[in-house]
Amino acid sequence: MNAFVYNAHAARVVFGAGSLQHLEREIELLGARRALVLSTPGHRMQAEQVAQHLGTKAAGVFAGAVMHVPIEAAREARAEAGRLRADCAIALGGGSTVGLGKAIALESGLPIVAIPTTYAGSEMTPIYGITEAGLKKTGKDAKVLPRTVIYDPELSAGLPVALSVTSGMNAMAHAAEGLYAQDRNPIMSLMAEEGLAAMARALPGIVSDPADIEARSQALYGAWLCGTVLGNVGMALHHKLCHTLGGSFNLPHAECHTVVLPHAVAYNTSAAPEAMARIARAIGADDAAGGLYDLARENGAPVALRDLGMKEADLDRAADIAVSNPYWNPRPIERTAIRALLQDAWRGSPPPTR
Ligand SMILES: NC(=O)C1=CN([C@@H]2O[C@H](COP(=O)(O)OP(=O)(O)OC[C@H]3O[C@@H](n4cnc5c(N)ncnc54)[C@H](O)[C@@H]3O)[C@@H](O)[C@H]2O)C=CC1
Ligand SMILES: O=C(O)/C=C\C(=O)CC(=O)O
Repeated sequence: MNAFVYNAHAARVVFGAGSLQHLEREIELLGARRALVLSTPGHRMQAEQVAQHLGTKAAGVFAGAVMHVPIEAAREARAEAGRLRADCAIALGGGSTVGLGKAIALESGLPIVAIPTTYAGSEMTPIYGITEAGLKKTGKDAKVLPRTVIYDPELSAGLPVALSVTSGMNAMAHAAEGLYAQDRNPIMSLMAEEGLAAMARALPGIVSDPADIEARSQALYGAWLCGTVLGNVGMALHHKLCHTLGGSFNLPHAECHTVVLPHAVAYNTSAAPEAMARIARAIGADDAAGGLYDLARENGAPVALRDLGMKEADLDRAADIAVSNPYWNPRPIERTAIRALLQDAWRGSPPPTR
């Protein structure tokens, strides 16, 4: 076994159908009295219901979360938290809403209670992202890690099937890259394998019955484990490609992860054989990259960047950006091979066995 450093991040998790009922207790445990409830505009009604339920413990609702946290939204939310004298923020929603909570915490240190309704996994990481003047910057700060996470599968029962599948694949990408991360460790690898297996079990169940609470529970459990892996060990080529395609070409986050993952894994196949064996075992496939591609396609997810609005003419520029300041990767980053990977992903062909 290689030497490693294991640095646990503490977050309290309350898990199970109906666990939203414990929100007031969880706020009290944080010593907070005035919670600002955050959501996207589309989730405003649910956020208002939560605020109403909290009564005097709610300072108000800010329903302005936007994907990739534009600085303007972060400034507005920070000002609203100050104006309402909030001493805690509740992020009710997906990665965008959790991201907005993180932007508030980054400046003020306000504790965050996250109530995830997608499978992005952001609630388990100290990673934040803020977009300013068209450029997305990411960073790590322990202050932004939510203090409490409430996983209530009933809240994700209405997540559309298409987004459920792509969001689940977003979580799986964290675990897959965690298995070949430079700073991987045996504990995170266990979580990664279990997270991949839980998500691979959950997605077909959600597709056949979106209201299946057991499948929704498995998916949230998987998201928790995969998010924890992302929060503890490094990202590699796959995340770099997705941050390039999302940040510079505005491709939708979860869908982009879904399309790119099999190709990034194929790129790394020869350099990380043990990780590949663990990914394949977890998802019940013979081959990691091919198994991830089949999982996406069989569950109705997009497999081609061209179907997400990516222009073929932009692939050269995407390759240039992706190879500049690369994240550490088990296989050296070669521009020609990355350009070929992007072509395959654009076309939607099955990942080659490399
Ligand atoms: N910092 C980190 O560790 C991570 C950050 N992220 C960030 O999170 C963002 C993407 O988050 P996602 O969760 O993919 O999307 P999202 O939070 O933008 O949600 C997508 C859409 O689904 C809606 N929605 C959410 N939950 C729903 C539900 N249960 N029922 C019906 N509609 C629902 C939202 O209102 C929104 O319109 C990106 O900005 C990404 O960079 C993602 C993963 C990890
Ligand atoms: O790509 C991901 O799913 C992981 C990290 C981020 O999205 C970074 C962020 O913008 O918060």
